[in-house]
Amino acid sequence: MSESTPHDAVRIGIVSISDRASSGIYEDKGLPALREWLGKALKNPITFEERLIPDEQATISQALIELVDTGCALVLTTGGTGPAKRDVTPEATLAVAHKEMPGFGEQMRQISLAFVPTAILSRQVAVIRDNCLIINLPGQPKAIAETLEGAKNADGSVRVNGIFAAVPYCIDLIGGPYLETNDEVVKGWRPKKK
Ligand SMILES: Nc1ncnc2c1ncn2[C@@H]1O[C@H](COP(=O)(O)OP(=O)(O)OP(=O)(O)O)[C@@H](O)[C@H]1O
Ligand SMILES: Nc1nc2c(c(=O)[nH]1)N[C@H]1C(S)=C(S)[C@@H](COP(=O)(O)O)O[C@H]1N2
Repeated sequence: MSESTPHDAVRIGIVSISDRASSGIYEDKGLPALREWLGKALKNPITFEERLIPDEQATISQALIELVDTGCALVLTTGGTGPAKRDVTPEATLAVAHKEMPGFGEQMRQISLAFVPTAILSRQVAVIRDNCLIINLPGQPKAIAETLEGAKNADGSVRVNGIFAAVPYCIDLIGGPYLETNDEVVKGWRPKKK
């Protein structure tokens, strides 16, 4: 680590999965929301690898494999986690998994209940493939900040922890770069060294 770059560089894959946004029927708001939130939450310099793709299982799995192979330490997807026929993001993600990380999905559904009663309709999963953590987020663009950051009280104190609090330490454990968060957005948590 040099003095001019005090934080590790990180490559992050962001994947927006939407039939309508990928075919131009509506403007994609997923990739901009992911870029914006990660840019303010992390102190690390980020290189984004972006994909805007339809809800096709093989296309999604292929995109995830490519992003892992290009050296992404983290891949976030948005969209396609619900119960509708075309929603296949969790299946595509599990198909490329080396390990499942069920705690992320469990916590995201808990967090989302603080925002919408339909939170339980998201089948979102998180997995490890090689040295990369892949996490599904729901497709509503506002769900990106909600699940990553959690819910705050009016005075700014944390009501429900966002899942991103656990991401830096998870990436430590799989041999990735040392991620540092801007604590006013989300506070990454690591156990004290013994
Ligand atoms: N990439 C996106 N950009 C903007 N809005 C989105 C995007 N993805 C989803 N949304 C919004 O969130 C809603 C729920 O997302 P979901 O992933 O279930 O999409 P969908 O209804 O299956 O349709 P599509 O795949 O064509 O976006 C959408 O109906 C749309 O209003
Ligand atoms: N935080 C948050 N989670 C949410 C939502 C939301 O608006 N905010 N929408 C819910 C709804 S309405 C659905 S159908 C599921 C699945 O959404 P997806 O198919 O867009 O991924 O996510 C749920 N989880």
